[in-house]
Amino acid sequence: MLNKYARAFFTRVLTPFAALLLRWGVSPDAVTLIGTAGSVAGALVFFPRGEFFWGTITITLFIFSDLVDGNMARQAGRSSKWGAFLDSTLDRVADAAIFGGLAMWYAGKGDNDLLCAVALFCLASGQVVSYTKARGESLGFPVDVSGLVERAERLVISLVAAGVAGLHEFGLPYVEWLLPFALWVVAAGSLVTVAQRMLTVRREAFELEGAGAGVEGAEKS
Ligand SMILES: CCCCCCCC/C=C\CCCCCCCC(=O)OC[C@H](COP(=O)(O)OP(=O)(O)OC[C@H]1O[C@@H](n2ccc(N)nc2=O)[C@H](O)[C@@H]1O)OC(=O)CCCCCCC/C=C\CCCCCCCC
Ligand SMILES: O=P([O-])([O-])O[C@@H]1[C@@H](O)[C@H](O)[C@@H](O)[C@H](O)[C@@H]1O
Ligand SMILES: [Mg+2]
Ligand SMILES: [Mg+2]
Repeated sequence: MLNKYARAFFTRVLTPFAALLLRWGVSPDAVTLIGTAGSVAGALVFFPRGEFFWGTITITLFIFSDLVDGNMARQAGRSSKWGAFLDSTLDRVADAAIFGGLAMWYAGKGDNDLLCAVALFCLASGQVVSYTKARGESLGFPVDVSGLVERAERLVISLVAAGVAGLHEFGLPYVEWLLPFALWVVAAGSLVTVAQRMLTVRREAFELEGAGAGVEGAEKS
């Protein structure tokens, strides 16, 4: 949903910044790499210590690189399959660090086995959501579905909740529950999304096979 409705807005806002980086000679790949490194560092330095506010601010500053890298590539006419591969692969790394960092907090000082498991479920299910699309497309199916909770939703729900819950460190009362609530929402939403995508690929596979197209060649990939 965000990918559909918010992307145009962020493209407009970020285009001048992306153009400036290109003028400075920065490459889209460098932005992808630095953005991932910053997001991973923010998640793994701050979240395991329960410093959700500063973790969220750091991650937010770097994670927008994921919108800037593609913008730069398109402006420069340098969109490439390598760039698409690098972008998607490093998205998985950043996501693992974010939910892994939250799981580390609950496994340690946060001392809550159930929420640790929910955070790990968010990590794993988010990766499976992405895999369903990547594998379906590699087999030649359109995978014509986004689903309930795409990456942008997973991140916005989790980061807004973590950032506001983090204000508890500064004395704001009644906000700590937001993070656990968001983790449950992301976990449930990701599960639904996996099911939506699997059912879509199943339908597309039956339609293609019914039409005699088959996927024999693609199965080897
Ligand atoms: C301190 C600052 C606070 C700021 C607060 C701001 C609040 C913001 C609120 C909401 C944010 C909403 C974000 C919406 C995202 C829009 C939807 C979207 O586009 O999602 C997908 C994208 C990027 O996807 P992708 O990487 O696939 O697209 P690209 O455009 O990059 O194109 C890919 C193609 O480009 C080519 N290519 C790429 C790279 C490369 N090296 N070479 C290439 O050739 C190639 O062809 C590729 O195929 O974005 C995301 O998924 C990121 C989502 C960002 C989510 C932001 C989360 C932050 C939200 C809230 C933080 C709140 C902090 C609250 C603090 C509380 C304090 C009280
Ligand atoms: O499938 P999903 O994880 O919700 O969202 C995906 C991103 O995580 C991936 O990195 C990107 O390349 C895809 O175009 C898609 O946006
Ligand atoms: Mg990107
Ligand atoms: Mg990306």
